Amino acid sequence: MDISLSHVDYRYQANTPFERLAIQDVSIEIPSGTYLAIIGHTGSGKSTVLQHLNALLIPSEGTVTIGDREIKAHQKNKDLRPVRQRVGIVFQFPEHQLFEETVEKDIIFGPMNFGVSEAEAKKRARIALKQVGLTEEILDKSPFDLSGGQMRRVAIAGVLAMDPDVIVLDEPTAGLDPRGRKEIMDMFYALHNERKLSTILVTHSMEDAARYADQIVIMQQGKVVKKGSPEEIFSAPQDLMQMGLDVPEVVRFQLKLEEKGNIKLEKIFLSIEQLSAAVAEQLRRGVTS
Ligand SMILES: Nc1ncnc2c1ncn2[C@@H]1O[C@H](COP(=O)(O)OP(=O)(O)OP(=O)(O)O)[C@@H](O)[C@H]1O
Repeated sequence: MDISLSHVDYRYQANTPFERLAIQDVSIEIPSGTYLAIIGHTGSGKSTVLQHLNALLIPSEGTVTIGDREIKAHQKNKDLRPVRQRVGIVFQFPEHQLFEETVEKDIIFGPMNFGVSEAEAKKRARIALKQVGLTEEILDKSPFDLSGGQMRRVAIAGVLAMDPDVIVLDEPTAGLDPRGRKEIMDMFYALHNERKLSTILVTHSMEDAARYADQIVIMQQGKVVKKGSPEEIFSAPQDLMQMGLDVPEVVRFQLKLEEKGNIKLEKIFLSIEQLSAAVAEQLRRGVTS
């Protein structure tokens, strides 16, 4: 399912003395099957964009298109439930939303809330549990008897059990240790690859964006200031530095030249020191040796 934002503005508390223009003239295209990362400092508008992707927020100006639904400012946007069902959002610290007595009840809550039968929801719960790397013995346990990492996986399974076409991840690894972070990110990448699940990752980590995404959008003060493939974005690390982005972490990024008729860039991981000015220049010009 394709999603796009076209010239979207969003104002919190519109028409009050507290009105705040959070995003301005944001246009982003997310064709079906894309892995898109949205990066930016705190307050740059990432979460506001994210909430437009499944119509939790309705634009103040502009149009959001989700599959065949157009959601616009100044019109009645009726019955958005089917849209919300197709775009699953994993919010920050999703385990805080666990509340049922057992893992199984927590996972089936979402699908049943959207009208899926109990039998089907239970079937999906088992599939989702496997997808997040947990086994069925856990189904009868209380979510509160699990480790933090397991709780997060259960919460993610609850979103996957909705069988979404698109999954939106808001800092999904916040608070996890490096190993846990990698496991979760690799898991989402596998889902993206195997199920061709469109994935939208909101992150502060340039490294994760470089490693996993096909497309990167950089936001600053409510606006999209740069977008492109990781190769395009990281070919000019100076621009990122000027934006105050954490380049040493960011550009532990790798570029390898691969000969296949024409030469293609492939992501590998190098340190910034290795990304010499000469290579950066070649990449900028699309020239290879
Ligand atoms: N409910 C709200 N009411 C008023 N202003 C808000 C509200 N939510 C966010 N804002 C403001 O909108 C702007 C964009 O916020 P947003 O949460 O989208 O940024 P963000 O990039 O997701 O930040 P973070 O990385 O901290 O999550 C900020 O200036 C923020 O203060």
